[in-house]
Amino acid sequence: ASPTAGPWKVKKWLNVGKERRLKKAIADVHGFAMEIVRSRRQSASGEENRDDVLSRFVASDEHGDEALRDIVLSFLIAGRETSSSALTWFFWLVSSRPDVVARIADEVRSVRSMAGTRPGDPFTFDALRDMRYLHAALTESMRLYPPVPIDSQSSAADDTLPDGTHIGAGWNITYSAYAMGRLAVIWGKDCAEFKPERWLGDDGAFRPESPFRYTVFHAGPRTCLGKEMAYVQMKSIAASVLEEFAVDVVRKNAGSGGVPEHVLSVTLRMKGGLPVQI
Ligand code: HEM
Repeated sequence: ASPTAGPWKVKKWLNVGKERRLKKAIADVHGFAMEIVRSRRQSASGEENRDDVLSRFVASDEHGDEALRDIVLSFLIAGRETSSSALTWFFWLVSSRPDVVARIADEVRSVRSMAGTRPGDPFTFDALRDMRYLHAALTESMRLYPPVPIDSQSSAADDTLPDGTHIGAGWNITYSAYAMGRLAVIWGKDCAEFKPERWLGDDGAFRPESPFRYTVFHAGPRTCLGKEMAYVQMKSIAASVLEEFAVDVVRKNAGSGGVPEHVLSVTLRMKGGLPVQI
């Protein structure tokens, strides 16, 4: 319901209809997150020594239960659908690019042999850092299919953008990472092509782009706090899967122009998910 036009206030006051359902939904979500916090507190006070982000927050002893609950929620909301959206589109894109899959598998093999680990072993941070082609392929895939395709902010005070555009206090500003990722003025004539190489220098090193041009993780003071963690997760998963399995997309050309139908929510999802055969 529109927050500006009416009857919701009455419903909220009477606790009926959608407002009642919203209240219940918020309580369910809070309860779910609070359960996670309680179980970590228990493990922290017991023998069990868990080394995860939440356990570290608990151990720091600087946050009450409600603050921890909200940290859990922001990590789940900000970190889960985003990385999974990115991986879905990545696996779909590479399913028609055996050359890219082969290069990733080669890179993972060479990183394994340098580190002296075997398929199935976890990757160290150093090993993941050395996967520069995979880093480029994921970055390129998110350029075309950004997990947060549209993002909005509101201006706390009057402001002027670098190009002179006036922004008034309280205005809502929306930008589209999806549209920006497909602009020829930023990426060149081949902007519609999936080309991991565009991110690599002649020496094979990853060449980052300004976050104000590549806006997938937002830019400026409110930029994504989980970006590095997201790459660690996505690279571990993509590398582990592609080093050991062949992934066949079942309905490769479903949707218009051979591209799966987009589902737009806060994140960019794929209609029906991505059925694959392993
Ligand atoms: C591919 C994966 C990800 C993408 C594309 C992504 C993208 C974004 C974007 C666009 C924003 C700005 C949203 C806004 O305007 O408020 C954001 C904020 C944020 N992200 Fe991520 N994110 C990803 C993964 C993660 C992960 C794994 C975590 C944490 C575990 C995380 C934590 C956060 C947090 C805490 C913020 C809020 C920062 C602030 O407002 O100061 N993100 N992310």
